[in-house]
Amino acid sequence: MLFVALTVPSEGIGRPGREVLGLARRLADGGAPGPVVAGIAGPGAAQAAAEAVGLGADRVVAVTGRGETADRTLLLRDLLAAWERAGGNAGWVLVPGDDAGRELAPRLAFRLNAGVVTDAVQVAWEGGRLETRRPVYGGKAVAALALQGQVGVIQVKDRAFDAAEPDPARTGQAEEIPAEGGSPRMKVVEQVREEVEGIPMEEAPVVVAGGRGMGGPEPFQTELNELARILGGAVGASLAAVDAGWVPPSYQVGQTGKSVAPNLYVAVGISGASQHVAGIAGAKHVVAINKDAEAPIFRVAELGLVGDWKEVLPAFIQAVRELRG
Ligand SMILES: Cc1cc2nc3c(=O)[nH]c(=O)nc-3n(C[C@H](O)[C@H](O)[C@H](O)COP(=O)(O)OP(=O)(O)OC[C@H]3O[C@@H](n4cnc5c(N)ncnc54)[C@H](O)[C@@H]3O)c2cc1C
Repeated sequence: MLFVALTVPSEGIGRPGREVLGLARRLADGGAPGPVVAGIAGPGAAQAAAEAVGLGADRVVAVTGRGETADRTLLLRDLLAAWERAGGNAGWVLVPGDDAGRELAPRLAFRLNAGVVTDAVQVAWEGGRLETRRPVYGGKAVAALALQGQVGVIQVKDRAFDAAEPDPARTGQAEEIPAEGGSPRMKVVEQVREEVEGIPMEEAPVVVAGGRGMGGPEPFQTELNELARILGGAVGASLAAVDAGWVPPSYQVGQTGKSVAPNLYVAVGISGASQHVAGIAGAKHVVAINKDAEAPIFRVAELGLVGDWKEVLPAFIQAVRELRG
């Protein structure tokens, strides 16, 4: 069994959930022992059951009636109940790379007495077992790990896998079981939503990011912003630019910032430290502008421009403007 452990808010299954459902479906279609069972907890569980079938689940166990709760211990309890209901004595538990998934994966592994791989960027069915890969040493190396035993937990890295597309023609079996017991030991006292102008960086098809080489906050407001605007994208930054106070922390891309997977990532004045590059593993195309021909960013860039951004970027922006009409 490939058991996809989801906690679903009232808005429905989000991108991280669709990514892990897509992965589970591809694994099952590629020979991994199925079925794909979605165990769903959270306030959106009942409504998400049909959605999960359309996204690739053969069977759904939705634990309903818990309502809104910030207490992940209760959600953990619900996911374990869904696992039991699904017959859970053997199989792989696949967990999304969102906040809840990152917290719940090791806790699920502990409760199931299973091994756990976190931040998996590759999962494949090979030689009768699930082979996984995850970045280690801040993205400087990749570890290959295979889980031993009857049960294993794999939490996937956010944006490392293609999200499942809904197929209304898919059929599957869905059942609901009531959430049992427990009173919340945590409550949300305040929620602060970040205000974003334009497209959020994580959703943008193009990210134009600047680093320490920009030399100050102004180019983020002018050149980088303008290039992002023409390309229909968003502006990002390295930690060095954030630490310098040139842009807010929400702009940070990398290991301790955001992971992005745009079609195009333009890195300007960014050296390409492994911790930065860890956040753009999912980018389809990388273009780098840097005055140092030896900068490590050129190792990951498909197209590299060696030069001072002050000379290169205005011409680059002009050329893009002309191409875009
Ligand atoms: C635990 C840990 C976590 C980290 N997490 C992150 C993270 O999430 N994200 C992140 O970004 N970093 C992270 N870092 C920091 C990371 O190691 C680097 O220090 C940082 O990414 C460097 O930022 P930078 O490339 O902007 O600056 P630098 O490394 O200083 O590079 C600046 C680049 O700009 C070029 N340049 C200078 N002037 C110009 C010019 N006029 N025109 C063109 N190019 C020019 C230079 O040649 C140089 O390559 C982390 C570090 C640690 C230890």
